[in-house]
Amino acid sequence: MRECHILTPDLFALVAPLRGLLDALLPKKGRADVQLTCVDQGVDVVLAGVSVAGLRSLEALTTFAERQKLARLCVDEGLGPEPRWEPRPVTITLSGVPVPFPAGGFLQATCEGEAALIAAAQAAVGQAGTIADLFAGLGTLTFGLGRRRIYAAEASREAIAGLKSAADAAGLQVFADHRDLYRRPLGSSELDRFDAAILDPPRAGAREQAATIARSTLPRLCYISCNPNTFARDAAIICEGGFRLEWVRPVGQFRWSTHVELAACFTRQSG
Ligand SMILES: C[S@@+](CC[C@H](N)C(=O)[O-])C[C@H]1O[C@@H](n2cnc3c(N)ncnc32)[C@H](O)[C@@H]1O
Repeated sequence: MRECHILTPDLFALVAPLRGLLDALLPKKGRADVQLTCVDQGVDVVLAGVSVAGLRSLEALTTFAERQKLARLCVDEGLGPEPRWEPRPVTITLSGVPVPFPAGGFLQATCEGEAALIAAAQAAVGQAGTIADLFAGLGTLTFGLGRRRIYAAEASREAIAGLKSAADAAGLQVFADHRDLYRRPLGSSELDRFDAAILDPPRAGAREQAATIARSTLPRLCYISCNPNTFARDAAIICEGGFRLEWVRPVGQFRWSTHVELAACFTRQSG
């Protein structure tokens, strides 16, 4: 890869140096996976499929991290990413709130896509004061909604712990819940307490959660999806429960690919 129109320049600048590092760490024709993320302190790197055995490899790794001024360098040798270099705690700032960033954590693919999705979520929930953010991740949408009462549910322990500590430090009214929404979706009586909900599931969608939303009295729903097929399946369940699909906004954040993200607004029909 000599040229890339998708990667940001800071990430692309690391491609050639990384090739040199991997030459030193891998056997001939070996392969590794590299994950790069732009964070507040610079670039966060996760290497998987390499084995860092012996002083030489360790020195190659730390020299690389220091020279490239990395924010963090983790190696995943099969048991999850382990930091080998992290001069300062790594954070990602979401709508002005610095959130501890776990290695390999989920973020929207681009800043522009993130901004478009936050704007859509704001438009869909309107003036709602008490909101459930379901599949909240590190809080991209939670923090994008400003100072409201928010219940945020997420299955990744590290992500929800980061969201909670960031919300507490910023003095926000956020209740963070470590919860598997496939096994334990919010029940309809739990949902009835909210003025609006946001649903932002993985590609598999949220069939179980859509079913309880359909049975609730929730007045407004924002559904963000990276898979139009599972979105269509869940939207049908939601509409059968008395919601109306007000609008759908496609967000093309996966540039030069056929993937498309979307944001949709549902409101419950009264009477
Ligand atoms: C598409 S991401 C959205 C995250 C966040 N809303 C954002 O915009 O950054 C989906 C999130 O669902 C979480 N997730 C996956 N399976 C889950 C489950 N069974 N219950 C709750 N959360 C889950 C993932 O960890 C991930 O953070």
